[in-house]
Amino acid sequence: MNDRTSAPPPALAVRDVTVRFAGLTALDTVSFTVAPGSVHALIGPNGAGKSTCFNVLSGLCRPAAGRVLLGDTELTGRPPHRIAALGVARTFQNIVTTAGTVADNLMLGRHALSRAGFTASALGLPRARREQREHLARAREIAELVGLGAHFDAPVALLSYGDRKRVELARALCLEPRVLLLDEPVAGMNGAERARTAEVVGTVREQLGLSVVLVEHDMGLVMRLADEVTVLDFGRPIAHGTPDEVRRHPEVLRAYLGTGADEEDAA
Ligand SMILES: Nc1ncnc2c1ncn2[C@@H]1O[C@H](COP(=O)(O)OP(=O)(O)OP(=O)(O)O)[C@@H](O)[C@H]1O
Repeated sequence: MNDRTSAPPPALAVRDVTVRFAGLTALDTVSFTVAPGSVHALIGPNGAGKSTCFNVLSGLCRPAAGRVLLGDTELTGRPPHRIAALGVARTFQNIVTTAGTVADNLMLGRHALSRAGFTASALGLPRARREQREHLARAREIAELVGLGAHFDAPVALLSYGDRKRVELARALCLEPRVLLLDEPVAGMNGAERARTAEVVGTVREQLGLSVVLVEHDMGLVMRLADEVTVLDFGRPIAHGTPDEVRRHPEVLRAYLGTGADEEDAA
């Protein structure tokens, strides 16, 4: 069912990306590379341009200049569904749905991979039924991977906040991405839920061998999960490096002064 090869994902390269909103430069010639199979965190104070960068990577925002490449494949300017189909899936900061069961939400993620087509599915043709069964089985595996196996048939509205955020993660994984963009995966969670999600992200990365781009304000989580960190401030990259390197970087300390860059608030 997983159509992707088991080879490592291609590098995701952001090259000199600039985004302007009516005179405000939200991203100013930003470049960084997400190494195959790594967790790359994008951090910075409020308004630094992290969400804008995610929106460029996922196709919601077209840059005024610069390029985004997945291996040799140009992603710049492609619509979000094409970028998702090429292997870059994202989660959203705010939970997007409380409708349906966990299975329903995960099957929405599988829809993009469906080959049988709408008519064949609607007519219940054997090939379409078989494909549907295979998608459901894979969706269940993914639910189990993120710790939602026991809730597979439960309505999302009845789940805890942390579990609902993990439904969003599992939905993105159902696209079989090679690069997963996680937008504040632990926002609003309590300490136990944060620790659980950190563990799940580690498991997912290890077992599925994908690259992860993480935007997160929780520095404890970033320090724990990231292999590499890019720090943005006012739309400009001010530091790159390992978590240990960036936490001691004078520019980073200055940008975060008073906002607790050294906080280790994840469990
Ligand atoms: N659609 C838009 N129109 C105008 N300005 C925007 C738009 N989106 C973002 N901005 C501005 O661009 C800058 C970068 O915003 P962005 O949301 O990318 O920052 P961020 O680092 O994600 O912030 P936060 O941590 O608060 O989510 C900010 O000054 C913001 O006000």
